[in-house]
Amino acid sequence: MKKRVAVLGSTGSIGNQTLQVIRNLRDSFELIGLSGGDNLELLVKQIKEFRPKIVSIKSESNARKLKELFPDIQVEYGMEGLTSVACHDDVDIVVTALAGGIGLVPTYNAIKERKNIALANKETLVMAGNIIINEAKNNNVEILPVDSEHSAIFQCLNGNKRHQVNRIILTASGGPFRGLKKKDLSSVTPEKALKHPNWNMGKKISIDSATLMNKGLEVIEARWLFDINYDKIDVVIHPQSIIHSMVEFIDGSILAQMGETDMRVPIQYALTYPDRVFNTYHKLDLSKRDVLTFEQPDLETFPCLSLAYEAGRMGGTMTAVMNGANEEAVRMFLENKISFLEIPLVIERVMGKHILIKNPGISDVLEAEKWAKEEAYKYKH
Ligand SMILES: NC(=O)C1=CN([C@@H]2O[C@H](COP(=O)(O)OP(=O)(O)OC[C@H]3O[C@@H](n4cnc5c(N)ncnc54)[C@H](OP(=O)(O)O)[C@@H]3O)[C@@H](O)[C@H]2O)C=CC1
Ligand SMILES: CC(=O)[C@@H](O)[C@H](O)COP(=O)(O)O
Ligand SMILES: [Mn+2]
Repeated sequence: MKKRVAVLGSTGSIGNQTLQVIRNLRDSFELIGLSGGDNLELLVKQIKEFRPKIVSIKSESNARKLKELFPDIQVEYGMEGLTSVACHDDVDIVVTALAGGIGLVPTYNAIKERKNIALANKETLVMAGNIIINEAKNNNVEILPVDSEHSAIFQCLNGNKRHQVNRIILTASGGPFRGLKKKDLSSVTPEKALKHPNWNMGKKISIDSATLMNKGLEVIEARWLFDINYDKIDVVIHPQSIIHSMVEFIDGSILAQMGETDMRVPIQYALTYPDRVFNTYHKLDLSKRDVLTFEQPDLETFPCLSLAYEAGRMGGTMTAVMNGANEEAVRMFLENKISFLEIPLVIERVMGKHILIKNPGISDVLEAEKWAKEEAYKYKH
């Protein structure tokens, strides 16, 4: 029987690559739902190719245009539209490929409707990891990692006993500014920050990689996905991004998962799990890779990683606050309103003002995120 898929954020980097995977495995998957933000043209192309049952787009005006073009397809818009796509009766698994905190609510609602989740939107777990994981357990829902590091860890853990894990080692490329110091970074432009050395990704995650916040978000994502303490999650810089992450066991053995920098591989694994399926994607040839290197992260130059550990250890609403402040700071940096070095300053200031709620519900989390964005905005206004 075909697995029935909805893709939230189908017009983005992960969304597009998900559709490539599905296109290559048409006998195994049926596409039920798609969603886009501002890119109406691409969404129209995707609808023509895949003929989904339901689509959603960000604005009501674009939804009206889609309704005219596709009268036989259910068209929705806004946050409710995202939830309708994720929760459609015919959907078995939802690929969450939205960028940022907007991914939380539709993912939470999909879990309540017992949809399995192929999770790319790490911000969901950063904001509300405890709530999401408990809700998934209560509803017997699988959360399958798409993020390359977490897919690697998931694969390394497979067949091993959790209590025999000593630590998780997340690899980080170091981003486009690896090796530089604060004095070199005061006037870097968004264009330079967007140039990731190894991966071609959306804007928000590309800036997060440049500040090392992406790795901070991934530390928190790993804490919840693998139910492991922050003390047992390490980060190592591996500039080649060939080893996607590692797990060290109590006997000192380290298992690593390797591959080319191609997100279609972890996307495919999340969708076909527990099976592995043949594909024609370019395979890693280690004889053509002369060096794999490792170094410690430079926390003085890139303090976002430490801020994420701090927020994670504080728990409660602090991670949602950190995430909201970061999202707003990244937006202001991309609009040339603040400098690259101000991104961690904004986040630190907002975290410092927050009054923590220790055991938040979903509405506390959303309120904390909203507050954090407003506080971050005040930094320059
Ligand atoms: N790209 C990658 O290789 C990786 C990404 N991830 C994670 O996956 C997630 C997606 O990243 P990525 O694909 O790079 O991001 P992109 O920016 O490329 O794509 C984001 C998607 O979300 C849609 N979107 C954005 N805002 C809204 C909104 N308000 N309402 C409805 N839709 C919206 C966009 O629509 P539109 O474009 O039409 O405006 C687009 O489809 C992130 O959480 C990221 O951290 C994790 C590992 C690797
Ligand atoms: C492809 C992927 O999973 C990204 O999260 C990637 O890892 C970002 O690279 P950094 O290691 O530079 O954050
Ligand atoms: Mn990653």
